[in-house]
Amino acid sequence: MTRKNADARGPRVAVIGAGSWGTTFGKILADGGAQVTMWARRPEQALEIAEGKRNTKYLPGINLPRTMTATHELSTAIDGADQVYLSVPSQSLRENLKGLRPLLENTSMPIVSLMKGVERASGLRMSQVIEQELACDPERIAVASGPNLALEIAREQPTAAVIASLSQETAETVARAARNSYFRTFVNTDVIGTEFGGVLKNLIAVAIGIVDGVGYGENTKASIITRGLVEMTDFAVANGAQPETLQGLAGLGDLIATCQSPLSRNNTAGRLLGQGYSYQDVVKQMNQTAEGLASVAPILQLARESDVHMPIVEQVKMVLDGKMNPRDIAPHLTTDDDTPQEERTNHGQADGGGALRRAFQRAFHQFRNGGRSAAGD
Ligand SMILES: NC(=O)C1=CN([C@@H]2O[C@H](COP(=O)(O)OP(=O)(O)OC[C@H]3O[C@@H](n4cnc5c(N)ncnc54)[C@H](OP(=O)(O)O)[C@@H]3O)[C@@H](O)[C@H]2O)C=CC1
Ligand SMILES: O=C(CO)COP(=O)(O)O
Repeated sequence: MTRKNADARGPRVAVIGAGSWGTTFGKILADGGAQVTMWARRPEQALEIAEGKRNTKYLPGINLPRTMTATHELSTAIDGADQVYLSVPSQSLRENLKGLRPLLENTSMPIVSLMKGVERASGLRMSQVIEQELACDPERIAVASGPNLALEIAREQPTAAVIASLSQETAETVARAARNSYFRTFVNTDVIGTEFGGVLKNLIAVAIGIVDGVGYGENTKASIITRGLVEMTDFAVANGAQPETLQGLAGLGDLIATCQSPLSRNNTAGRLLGQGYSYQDVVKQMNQTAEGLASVAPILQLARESDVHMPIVEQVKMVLDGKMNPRDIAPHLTTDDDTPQEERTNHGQADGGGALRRAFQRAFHQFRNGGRSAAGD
């Protein structure tokens, strides 16, 4: 069911996953001149995109570019592609990569993750799962992140994002394809920070949803967002990120967008929890992917392993487990310690450089272990 991308002149790209973000990213690429083929797992959805230029389930009211085409066959999507973008729910990435592996063998094209989750069973970031399953050069892998609520971008509202890759060249190649008049991409080489920014802001957005659902106001939310950014930065740096990445689009930028918007599925899931629905009820009610729900447990496991305190995320977990009344989430914003704490916002300085020191220690141990770390980097 492939149609010709007659008017497009740019690179040929395959986008795997035709939900709200995959389809929106396909539109970004097509509007930037790329020849886009979407892969949807349901034939009827591929047909609707290819023939009707619509994706009514995920992007109601949006007309897709006429150059965009779609298929439900992976081999057709990948055939002739110069770049491939992955946008399936994080927990399904590994199984999807098994189908892609033979099609990507003997190619050198960039592989781009659009996803914002970690694998529940392993705690691995999506770029790590890609590297493992495809056994490919990590310099081919890029990740895209930032304040990118799909429906706003599909409506062509001006937005910025960041593309990260260990290879500056790969990041720039992808950024050149993924930009147009309403979508601006920056580049960096901090894959860890860029990915963790996207994962961690989801968890803080669930917390914000919870306090919204309970009915608390702006002070509570601003407090959680501010302390949440410190928590995100501590965690990400302890796991190998550059602190400045968390101050950028993939950290603070995405945190603001996701915590503020009713379009956010993580925020929505939190709101339902705050209104008293159980975790099981929330999962039943969500008909789109809320990555934060599956990421809480593996992130807390990694936090324990890297000696990072995440009181807000801990509380989200307790609400999810039915062990904390959502109304109690706010008074425990930092810790139960009675001793007043210094407010520390600049990472690793006011605490005597504790987290930074731990990061150096880990780097030292990694060096001694021949480059291996617990997180598999
Ligand atoms: N939406 C957004 O604003 C943004 C989302 N992201 C990230 O993008 C990723 C994808 O999310 P998003 O597009 O929003 O999710 P959606 O819920 O909108 O869509 C999910 C898509 O994945 C498909 N799918 C579900 N299960 C599987 C599976 N087992 N194998 C293959 N395909 C499957 C669905 O197909 P079907 O319809 O057949 O069920 C659907 O096409 C997530 O990691 C998310 O965090 C990042 C930035 C912005
Ligand atoms: O990542 C997003 C915005 O940048 C989308 O957030 P949600 O997955 O919560 O909808």
